[in-house]
Amino acid sequence: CWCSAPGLGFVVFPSSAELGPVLAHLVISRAEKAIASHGRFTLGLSGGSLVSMLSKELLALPQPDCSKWVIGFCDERLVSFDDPESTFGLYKNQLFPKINIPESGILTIDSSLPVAECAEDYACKLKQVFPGEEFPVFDLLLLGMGPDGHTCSLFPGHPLLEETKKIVAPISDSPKPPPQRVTMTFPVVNAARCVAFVSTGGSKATVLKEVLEDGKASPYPAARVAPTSGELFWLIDDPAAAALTIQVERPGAGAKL
Ligand SMILES: O=C1O[C@H](COP(=O)(O)O)[C@@H](O)[C@H](O)[C@H]1O
Repeated sequence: CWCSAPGLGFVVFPSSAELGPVLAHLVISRAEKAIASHGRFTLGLSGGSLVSMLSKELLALPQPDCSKWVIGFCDERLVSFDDPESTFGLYKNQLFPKINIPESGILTIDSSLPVAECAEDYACKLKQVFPGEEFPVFDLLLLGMGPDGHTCSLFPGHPLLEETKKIVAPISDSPKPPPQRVTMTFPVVNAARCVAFVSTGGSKATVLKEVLEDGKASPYPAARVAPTSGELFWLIDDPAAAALTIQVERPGAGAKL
């Protein structure tokens, strides 16, 4: 591994074209590791720009055996699955039917429920899949960060940032549409064995500098992601990294995490 600090990496690529394959290899390598150690791979997906990049890059690799994969959503918008804002809907169009993951391995929200019940129902689904764990421990969570520093559906200044008990929370006043969503909380995010942020594009540059260089002193939700005992990677492209002054890794072609 070319990372200087084991388990923590700020990794910068010229563009999404170089970042994408490394992301896909990270997913496959953590899947192999998880299945070898405890018989299944639990993966939490985010929406936004991640969907098309991850779908394209995973499908470009030799087909993994996904029969032991369990996929959840780090956050989800409360809209029907055929709405273009539905994160599950997007993965259903772009990825899921093309990999051999059983339908029972995909943990979706019930979008017909009111938002508070939807969050409870989704929390119950997670608890069934992670019995006996106070907070589910995912093998890998893939996160995005908005230009306002939000991650999952945890927005700057929102009371949900302080949630310590629930594993999934409802939000009905999301500043980014659609307003009704459900989201994993920080205790779940920070319990994961590995968290990887994917952050691309110049609109993220200013906030990314504050998140990575000021850490917890920064007001941005993304800065609160610090897995208790897991790995944390930031996969960034050059436009997003433009303002950074900290030391970053710039891997060559074919690098793997
Ligand atoms: O609304 C959302 O935004 C974030 C960030 O999306 P991006 O397009 O700026 O990468 C995403 O991670 C989250 O899942 C989504 O609901």
